[in-house]
Amino acid sequence: MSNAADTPVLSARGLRKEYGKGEGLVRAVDGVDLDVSAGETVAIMGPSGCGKSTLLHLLGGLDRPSGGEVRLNDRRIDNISEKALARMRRTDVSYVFQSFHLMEELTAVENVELSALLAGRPPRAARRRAEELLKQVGLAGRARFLPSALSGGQRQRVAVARALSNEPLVVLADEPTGNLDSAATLDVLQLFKDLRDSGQTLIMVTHDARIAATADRKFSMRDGALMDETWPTGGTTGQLGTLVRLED
Ligand SMILES: Nc1ncnc2c1ncn2[C@@H]1O[C@H](COP(=O)(O)OP(=O)(O)OP(=O)(O)O)[C@@H](O)[C@H]1O
Repeated sequence: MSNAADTPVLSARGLRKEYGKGEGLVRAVDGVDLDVSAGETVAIMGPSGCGKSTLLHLLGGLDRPSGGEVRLNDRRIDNISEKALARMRRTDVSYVFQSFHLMEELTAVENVELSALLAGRPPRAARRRAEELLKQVGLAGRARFLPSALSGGQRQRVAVARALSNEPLVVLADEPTGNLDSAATLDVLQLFKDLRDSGQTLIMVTHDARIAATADRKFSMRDGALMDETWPTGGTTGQLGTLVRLED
């Protein structure tokens, strides 16, 4: 599946994002070109403030660029209507954030099924998929727990299950282990290896070299520009549904 000749699932051309003006102008993303193929996992590393989160937001349609193009499955998403963008965010891309962003008043299984429901799945199918995904991330026994009753690592595993529940084209992860202790980091690290092996297209921003090492390709970012450090590689991809079970 990781084939440079494929039409990329996600691509960017001349992507720019500027904040402020005059002497206060910040070029957060400064002319990024990127092609990500189906099944590829990509890691972006770089110093604080170099533009990693801004780039991820532009790639996932959470923010609009100042210039350049973003294409998802060969369709421009940088200039589409707010309504089309909102639909695309519900169905085609998913996010895993450093601070989890779970709904605190919903149980683990409700958090996971919600994004499947928003993507248009019927309620029973959404619940079935949510339960299956929680099992795959090793949290079958915690499905009815509120996030406040889960550890940081367990919350992030719920967030990863949620990110998969709408079967997105691309998962975008922003510092997925940034808030975790080392034991929880190892659990989430295993989960990201499983994601890679399952053939899920994934772009992650991380300071953690161990997480970056799970990716097929690594980029480093400096002052808004992206440098490919590992091209070409042979990515390991497989079939969806092969997530290895973690212990509860
Ligand atoms: N809303 C905003 N308004 C003004 N400047 C911003 C805004 N968002 C980001 N920036 C600036 O853009 C640059 C890139 O920020 P970004 O958050 O993308 O960096 P980062 O590489 O993700 O940093 P970190 O690793 O610390 O999270 C920084 O100089 C930041 O101050």
